Amino acid sequence: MLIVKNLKFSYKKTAVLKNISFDANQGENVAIIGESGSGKSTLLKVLYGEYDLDEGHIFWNDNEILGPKFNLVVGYDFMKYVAQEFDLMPFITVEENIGKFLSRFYPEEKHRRTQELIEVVELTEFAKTKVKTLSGGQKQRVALARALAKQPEIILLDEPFSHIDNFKKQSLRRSVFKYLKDNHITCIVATHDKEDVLGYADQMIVLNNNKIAVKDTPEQLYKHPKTPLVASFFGEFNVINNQIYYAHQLEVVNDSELKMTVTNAYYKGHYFLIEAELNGEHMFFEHPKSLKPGTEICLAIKK
Ligand SMILES: Nc1ncnc2c1ncn2[C@@H]1O[C@H](COP(=O)(O)OP(=O)(O)OP(=O)(O)O)[C@@H](O)[C@H]1O
Repeated sequence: MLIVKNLKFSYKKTAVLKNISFDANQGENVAIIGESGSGKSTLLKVLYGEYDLDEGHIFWNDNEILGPKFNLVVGYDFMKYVAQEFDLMPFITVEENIGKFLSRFYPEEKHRRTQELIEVVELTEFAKTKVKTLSGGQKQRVALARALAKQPEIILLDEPFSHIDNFKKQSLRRSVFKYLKDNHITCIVATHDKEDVLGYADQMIVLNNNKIAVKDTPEQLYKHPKTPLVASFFGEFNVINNQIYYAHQLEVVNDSELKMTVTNAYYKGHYFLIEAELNGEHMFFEHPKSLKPGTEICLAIKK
């Protein structure tokens, strides 16, 4: 179990992280979200033991995670960290990179394990390719597989699918998160992408102003977003009478007090996102058809 108690950290004088406390059970998936600069990457690095804390403690079971003041070599065997920049060995192949840290004394096991991980990150056809010739997204997948090679108990992932194209992203995400769950590996993932969270995370932590703004299951935070920051992570939203409503919760009706003028319509596949205006205030709602700018409409909250 990961226990983070009252963590405070600053690079220089001002704190980047304050009062951070949370737990994660073995096998749990915890998503860290927040705006750019809110401290997500810093939190992962601090959890990894890359920096010394100003205050607080981090434990993985009975081990306290300590920074460079206390450890000559950063990191622990039970924990792996996949950064946004991945430092791979460019002149050897994908499978050699992944197998690099596996024991040479058990060649069959090493081969089996390497192949298994290559399949998890869907790189089978590139197994014999030198890493230097791979695309950014392919390198990111090698870095993920390499971090999993020695079966960590906990893995810290910083934007793990940010370089992966949309064609691959969905299946890769399912494959990696399923592998982590099946193997009871605790996963702390920093992300901007709600698709990395919904359907996978057991807990979601929202960082804002150097602190944890909220912490709950993705379902609770999606259904009851208490702040615009949380709602904006999930999609377009509106604030009506101090309540937050997503675009799909509004509909066009024949008559209502919410009379607006359409300003834009955006094609979204199975619906259009319509932007409408009233006295300079903009609202967004989903509609099955496009609406012409200038169309007068009445909106209501769906029952
Ligand atoms: N090595 C560093 N030295 C000093 N300040 C830093 C360093 N790294 C990050 N910061 C600052 O710490 C704050 C948090 O940065 P961090 O990279 O953790 O944010 P983030 O939420 O991961 O952002 P992003 O989503 O853009 O990756 C920012 O204000 C950043 O400028």
